[in-house]
Amino acid sequence: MIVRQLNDILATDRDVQAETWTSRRLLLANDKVGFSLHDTVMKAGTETTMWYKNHIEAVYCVEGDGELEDLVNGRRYPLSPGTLYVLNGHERHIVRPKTDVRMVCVFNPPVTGRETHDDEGAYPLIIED
Ligand SMILES: CC(=O)NCC[C@H](N)C(=O)O
Repeated sequence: MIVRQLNDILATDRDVQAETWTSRRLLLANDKVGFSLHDTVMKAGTETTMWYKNHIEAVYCVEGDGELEDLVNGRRYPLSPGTLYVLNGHERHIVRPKTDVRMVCVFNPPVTGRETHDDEGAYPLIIED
């Protein structure tokens, strides 16, 4: 069994800062559970374009307000506590938080550690044995 506290990973290697978000990586590939799980805060007033070509991501909003745009079809969705979206078609998309938006993010295959977005908004595919 793995038991962890968010407080114990703050300011460690599992606490990853990017310009528009902070990702606290509670579970990573080396935990060997088949997915990674992140407590992520997207910063108020920013815009992030993402395209997870190598991963499926599920995102569950637990705090804050914002907007999600699916760039495949131009549809926009409000983001508020209780909203789930899953990029099961590797959809290119934009998140626009109005306030800080806190999300629980799950990646399959799991993220390995310090990944941040490349120029296209993707993470590289790194498979660990
Ligand atoms: C919602 C979202 O994808 N934000 C970008 C950060 C990423 N999900 C992460 O926590 O690694």
